[in-house]
Amino acid sequence: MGCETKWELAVIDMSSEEMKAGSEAWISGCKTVRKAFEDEGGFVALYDKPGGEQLGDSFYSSMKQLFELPLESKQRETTDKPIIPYARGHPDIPLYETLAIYNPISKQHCEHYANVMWPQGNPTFCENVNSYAKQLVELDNMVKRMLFESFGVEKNKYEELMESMEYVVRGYKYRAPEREKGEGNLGLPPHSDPSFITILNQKIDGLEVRLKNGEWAHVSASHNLFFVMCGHAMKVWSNDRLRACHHRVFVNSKVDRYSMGLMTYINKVIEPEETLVDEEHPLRFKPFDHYGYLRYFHTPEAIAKLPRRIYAYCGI
Ligand SMILES: O=C(O)CCC(=O)C(=O)O
Ligand SMILES: [Fe+2]
Repeated sequence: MGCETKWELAVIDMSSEEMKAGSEAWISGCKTVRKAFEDEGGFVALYDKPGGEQLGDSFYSSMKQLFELPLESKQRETTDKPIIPYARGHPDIPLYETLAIYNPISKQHCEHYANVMWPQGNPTFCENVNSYAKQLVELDNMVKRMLFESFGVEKNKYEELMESMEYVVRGYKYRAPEREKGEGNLGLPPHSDPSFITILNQKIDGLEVRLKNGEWAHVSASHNLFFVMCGHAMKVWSNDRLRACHHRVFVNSKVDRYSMGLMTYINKVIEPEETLVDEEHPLRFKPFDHYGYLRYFHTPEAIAKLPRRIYAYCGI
């Protein structure tokens, strides 16, 4: 399934020594990030931090332990935020299972989550999730800063918006399809995310991204490769100048596929950035309540509006 296209997506070395704010590499990185978000809605970040491979391995071993818990545990309530905390068994996507941890950069929130799942607690789980999420949030913050800079938006506006950012880390498990029973290998159909930004990593490949020309590009799996993509909230912030990335997942392997995502949501009502509204780009969206949008996102009314949910929710 899929296509043979490789590396048609922009690849940016985000962990290189030269990638410091204001440097030549940074300035050229800002342009590449913006162009990638305008064209495909995302890019591949090479992010190779010391100890990163070990952090990734520990994170995935904790995720595996979490998915192995009984269904009754995984279905317990862990947050009152309108994120889907646990999902599996949808008839259209029988291979897919996901669990979400709200605010993983807080040790306290990780502990709360672990205590709900394991009444005796699980300090190793907390440490693994917390450390990995913190490293990814550094990458996330760099990308956001580069995007703001690429549009020449003032630093204080970036800082103000960053204060309202909330993070969710998601683990995914896709069981291998039962091919002998004729089961297909679609993990997740084409979609774009309701987040501000999503950063994905794959333990096993299967992620494909739709290019501007309509073809699908594979994204390779590695501990140091992260696919960074624009979600609906960033599309709104940019006044429709950036594209929410279309992506899908196949399970090509004979083993279960694990992947993870770090998503950001904005805990306040935002409006399109005023400097991105002009004669050529008239205002495209009304004030946008991100958590309100998440509540709306899976309603039958919203599903009926696919693939234009965001315009149905707050378009002008
Ligand atoms: O499993 C993956 O690699 C991607 C998951 C995804 O796109 C999503 O849940 O929105
Ligand atoms: Fe997605």
